[in-house]
Amino acid sequence: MLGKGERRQRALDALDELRKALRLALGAAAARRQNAQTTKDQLEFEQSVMQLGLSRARLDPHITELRGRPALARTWDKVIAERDELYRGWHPEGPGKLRALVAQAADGAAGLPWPDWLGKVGTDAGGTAPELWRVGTAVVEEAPVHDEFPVAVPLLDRAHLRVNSAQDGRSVVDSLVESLLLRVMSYFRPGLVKVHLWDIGHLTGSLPNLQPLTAGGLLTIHDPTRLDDLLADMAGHIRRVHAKAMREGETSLRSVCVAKGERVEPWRIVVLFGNGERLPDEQQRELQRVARTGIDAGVSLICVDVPLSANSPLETIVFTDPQNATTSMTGPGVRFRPDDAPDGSLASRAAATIAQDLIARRGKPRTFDDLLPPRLGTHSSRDELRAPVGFAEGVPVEVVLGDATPHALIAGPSGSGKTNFLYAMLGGLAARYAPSELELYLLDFKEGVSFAGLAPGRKDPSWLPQARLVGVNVNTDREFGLALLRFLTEELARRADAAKRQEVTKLAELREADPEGHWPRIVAVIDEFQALFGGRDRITQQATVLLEDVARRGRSQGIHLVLASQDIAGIEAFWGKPAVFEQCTLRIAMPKARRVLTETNNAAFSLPRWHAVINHDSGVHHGNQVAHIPDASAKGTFDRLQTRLWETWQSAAPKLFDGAHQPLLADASDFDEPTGPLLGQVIDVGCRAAVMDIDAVPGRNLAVIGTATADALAIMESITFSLARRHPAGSVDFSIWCAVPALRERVTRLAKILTAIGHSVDHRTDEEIADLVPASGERPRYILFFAVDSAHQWLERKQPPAMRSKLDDLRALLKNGPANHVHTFGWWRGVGRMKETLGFGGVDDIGAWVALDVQGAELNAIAAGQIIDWSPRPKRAIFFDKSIHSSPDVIIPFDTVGTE
Ligand SMILES: Nc1ncnc2c1ncn2[C@@H]1O[C@H](COP(=O)(O)OP(=O)(O)OP(=O)(O)O)[C@@H](O)[C@H]1O
Repeated sequence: MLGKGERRQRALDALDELRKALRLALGAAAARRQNAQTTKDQLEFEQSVMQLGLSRARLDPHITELRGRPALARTWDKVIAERDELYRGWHPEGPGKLRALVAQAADGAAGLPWPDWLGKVGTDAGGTAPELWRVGTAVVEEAPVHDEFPVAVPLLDRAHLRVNSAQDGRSVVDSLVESLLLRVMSYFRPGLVKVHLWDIGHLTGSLPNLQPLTAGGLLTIHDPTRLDDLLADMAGHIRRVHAKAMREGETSLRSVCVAKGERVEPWRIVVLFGNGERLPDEQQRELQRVARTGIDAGVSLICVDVPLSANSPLETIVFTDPQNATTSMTGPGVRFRPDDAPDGSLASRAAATIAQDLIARRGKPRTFDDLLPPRLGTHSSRDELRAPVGFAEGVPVEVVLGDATPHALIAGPSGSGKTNFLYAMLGGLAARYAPSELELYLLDFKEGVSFAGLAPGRKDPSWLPQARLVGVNVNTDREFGLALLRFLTEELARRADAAKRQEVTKLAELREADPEGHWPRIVAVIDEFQALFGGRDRITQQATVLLEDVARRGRSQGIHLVLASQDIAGIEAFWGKPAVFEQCTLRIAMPKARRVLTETNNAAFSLPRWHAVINHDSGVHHGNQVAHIPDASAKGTFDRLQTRLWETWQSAAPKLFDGAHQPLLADASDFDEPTGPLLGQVIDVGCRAAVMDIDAVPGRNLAVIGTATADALAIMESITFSLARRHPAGSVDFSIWCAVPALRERVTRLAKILTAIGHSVDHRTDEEIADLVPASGERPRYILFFAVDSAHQWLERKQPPAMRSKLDDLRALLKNGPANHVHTFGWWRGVGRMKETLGFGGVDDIGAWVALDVQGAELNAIAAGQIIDWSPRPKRAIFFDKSIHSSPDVIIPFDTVGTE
């Protein structure tokens, strides 16, 4: 067996020999020129003969006339004699050598006559492609002995082909192209070669016998008016293939495939039928670019009557009449005839057989499980995150979050499959990257619980190990989105600091410099993120600034945003400040998505159901990859993967924030060992409780303000239960005062619980309340004073002789108590009523407050000069502690049921 290199060399040598012989024969006149300086006529004559070629010169009337002159007749005879001499030297060996060469370089369907292979399905895996593909036969014109030899052209991975038809000779060219394509398609296992067909004159009708190939996606027919799109698709494809080859450490797709022994990415043959005229400038440039870069990416062009210059390997076949042509393979003076093509019905049946084989072998449609790797969690996120999300004709289509595409924007109308897409993507990523490589923060502003299953639930105790935070039903709690962004900017700062210390700039370098550190990539998914910008308020303002910051700096620190929305167009905040939009270079368009791709890129409109356009080039056309997204929401898909992952990796459960439910006090982690009174859960990434500081310093009293009784009671009870838990029974005293009959039952129950625990309780429901307690005692005392304003009737009574009211005593208690560990937690049903109780200057003794259904403007007076921006909403409150806050925290009162 000859080595591939050797075989190729022999092929080249034999071709060279043929070319040399012909050149010499035809160029004999040139050789004679030096010796024939004597007559200018002879020189010109020889030149003319050389330019025309012998056979044409013989028919040329002017040459014939010149040959009548004796001097030139001698020159003519000499040219013929020299040519004959040289040809005789080549003839006995040459044709035979060429036959052997073609037999070797074009094996099987690449070179044999069609009856030997047509209708059979190829089996070659495509590690390498034949060097040559037979197209016809040739004879040397004017040769003394007419010896035919086969002509074959290089194509896949080697060259492009240009064919120029003769007038009225299109059908011959069509047959030639059709036969060539059939050879290629029949050589390999179906699916390894894809043909794109564009005909300037027709939408359908060209190469009719190959139409059955469209069924398997092996042939794509392009709109005659959309050559731009086809060229852009190819340019995008070439770029992606180059990037893929580079990742494998190779320079061309061919070397990747040779190394693997199989074709990892189908060849593309782009067949363009033109009308002989140059394409418009822009298209011509794009075509030349595809020609220049395509070969290494497995893209070959067959240009029929489309001018194309040779800036890359290019062979030509130029028809001089409908049957005869010259070719760049054989040079001038050699007449080429295309092989006879098979009968149309045979060709079309063969095409159908190839397509059916592919369809049969693809088997069932690809599913969610096909997105998963054979082994879980083996990938490193050092340089990027990469996972398939769908399939294009059975071939996986990936998304990449990395330096070039740090963030993603996903758009599609309701029901178009955005959430499903997110699940497909999260599944692909979670199956590849272990929790030490990837952390997920998932937020859904939609009403509903789309991500809830990723956190442990009542029905399914499993969770997604990579998930750190799951936020559902956040539609009314925009602060939670803000909190997530704030958390991400803090993490950014932490990473930037660490990078600075290590004197590096990127996550990949940081991981190298600090191999022991925990530096996973973070992906924050925000579904319906436009809700963040849902008002002309402080939250929108802050969200815009934070989102911009994360988008800009996240790239180098491995923090990636995945933003999904029904309507990108509607996000006003974007249009003034395009930074976020521009940083999202990965664009995903679901069917009928608007604005997410560039304005001239309409791919989303014609997208079938359950498909998406995946575009890593900011939405420009050449970045389009259309993929079918498998169902990742049905039972047995993502949920099953989650269980597997959960069983594989030990990881803490993600925090779950569910805006539709009040968190249970008993479940709050801060309730295990309270450090002070718990007021509610802060709307924050940590899902921590708001805990008030109760040092023995002045002002450490708390006011709960508002008429929302259930919420007020919940807060007062949370305070009581957490304090009761904080201190051993008997080490503190409680005062539980409530003068409102309607609340008596509930408050009495609270007192009873405290007593049952073993605490001493001073429980009062009537005018005894006015007797108050001393501002200091043996043990710390917590006074829970419900509806203070309702006790005013008794507090305001003035006592003779000093005529001092109990209200004055209460003010003194608030003023002096805290320094002696006597703290009051009072509930007032309005700001005005509270001020009445406190009197002039008394507000200072209330160091912290929780406001319920009270407008922000009313609270400014008690907020140490801060402007409070708060519109009340059910089951939410704000907590402001003058000693620590510059703006209040939004909190959710705990559900205290079952706490006892
Ligand atoms: N690729 C798919 N294959 C099969 N079914 C799908 C696919 N994508 C989505 N579906 C189904 O379509 C329905 C809507 O999908 P999904 O919830 O993902 O849409 P959406 O764009 O997020 O809509 P919305 O914004 O209204 O929630 C779901 O019932 C889902 O199971």
